[in-house]
Amino acid sequence: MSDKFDVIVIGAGPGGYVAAIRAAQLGLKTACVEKWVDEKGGAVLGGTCLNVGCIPSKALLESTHQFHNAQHADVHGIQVSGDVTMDVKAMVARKDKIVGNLTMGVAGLFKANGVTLLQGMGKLHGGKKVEVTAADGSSATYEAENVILASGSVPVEIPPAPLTEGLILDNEGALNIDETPKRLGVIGAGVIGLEMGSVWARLGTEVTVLEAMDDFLAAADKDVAKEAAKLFKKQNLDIKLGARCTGTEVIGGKEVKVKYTDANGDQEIVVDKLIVAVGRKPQTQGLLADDSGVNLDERGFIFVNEQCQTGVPGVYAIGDSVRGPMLAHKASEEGIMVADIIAGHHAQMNYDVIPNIIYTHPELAWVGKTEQELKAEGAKIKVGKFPFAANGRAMAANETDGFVKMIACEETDRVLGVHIVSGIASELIGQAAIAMEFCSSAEDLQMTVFAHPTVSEAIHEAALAVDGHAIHMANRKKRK
Ligand SMILES: NC(=O)c1ccc[n+]([C@@H]2O[C@H](COP(=O)([O-])OP(=O)(O)OC[C@H]3O[C@@H](n4cnc5c(N)ncnc54)[C@H](O)[C@@H]3O)[C@@H](O)[C@H]2O)c1
Repeated sequence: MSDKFDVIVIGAGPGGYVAAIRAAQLGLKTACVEKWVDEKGGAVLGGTCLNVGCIPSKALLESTHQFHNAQHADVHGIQVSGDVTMDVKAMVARKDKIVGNLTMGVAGLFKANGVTLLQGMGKLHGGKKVEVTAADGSSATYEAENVILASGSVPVEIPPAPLTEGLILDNEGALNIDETPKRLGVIGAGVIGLEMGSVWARLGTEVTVLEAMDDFLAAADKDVAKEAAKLFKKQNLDIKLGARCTGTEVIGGKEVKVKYTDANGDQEIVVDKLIVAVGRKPQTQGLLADDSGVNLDERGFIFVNEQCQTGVPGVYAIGDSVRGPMLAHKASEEGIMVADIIAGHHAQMNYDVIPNIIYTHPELAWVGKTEQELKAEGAKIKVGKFPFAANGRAMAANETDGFVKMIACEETDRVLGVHIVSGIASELIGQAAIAMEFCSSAEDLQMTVFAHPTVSEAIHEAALAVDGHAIHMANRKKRK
């Protein structure tokens, strides 16, 4: 194998593998370095997202949602004789099969596109040389015209709750719990905490979530956070705000005492499993040799500009290891942008229109700015909100919780943010993202024909409501 490439990508997660495929499609001789190996020594492709993140968590969320629906099928007149039961081991095995198929799929795509896979830990040296050290310690050095660093992130660990096999778990361990715990503790009411808490609450586990901040879902629009808090309470997710974990103690090797402080002083709970989900940090350990020339910022992220260029010409960084939201789709889009730039195309990414989704039920999704952010900026805005309780298709689907909230500029009518709580918010938000990418006004959406009966009509109605013209509800606003 020749040791010179046009592009070497370090990391085969959703940032790295997408960048490698795009670069190869554009005719560039491309290699992708991945250190993750399975128990047989085979390369594990797809990174956190495919293996221990987005995909496996969605498999568990889907299985437990189906279980919940089966338990409540009587709303449709369906009678289930006997108890509906869940075989947790079968659920976990199904999840593993989906993950296996997808990671094999990435290997197939590398082959089909002519991407060379280099197995081992990649380290960038000066002169765009990449040293790859295999699991057996052997190493080889390759040269590239361009290097894309896509090393991802790792979970933050906190001293009061050190990971303990089978008891105190990070996101990876949380995905492999193979029997329903009676009591589950979760530290952090963020994305992972809420998603994994939902999985087990649906199976009957008593779930307590400890959140250090006083505000619930501080990054979300306040209307979304308020609605979500109300609905999660009904789902037996006990979310304690202003509750900071101060220590843990494993009792008898089978349960965990979790100590925390809140407004009332020192507290404790005892749980069978504890999931720590307090955020992630960039993974850069061992990635950069002293002479690489690449700098980190004050928070440990690889320092890049808007086009993901580091300070070294021809060296780029993308995904969780650089500034911006830690989201797979953001990483993939950065990968495509960088591959295009390397191939000499004009490319840029719109960081203002990146959808955020929390896959609870209902799902919480938003794109653009919140009402609070816009007001803090002094923007003049108009807001339209439409509830699913007034949408016929949502009623037919027994999915009447939630709403669509649209925010537009008072002066230009441009849509600035869309916030959705819905059983299928993750799918609906794509419509808002497309509209915003094309700089849509609320009027553009008002004049668009939405099919009836669909849940999407709530987007149309929210756009109409921006000007007090919603049809299927009484408008609070004065019509112009
Ligand atoms: N659906 C998705 O898009 C998805 C799913 C999973 C993960 N992710 C990404 O993975 C990353 C990690 O997710 P996450 O849920 O771990 O992080 P997060 O940042 O979403 O939430 C962590 C929460 O933990 C709280 N916290 C921190 N220290 C605490 C302490 N000592 N005691 C109690 N609470 C504490 C924080 O205030 C915060 O609310 C996020 O960046 C997220 O975007 C995304």
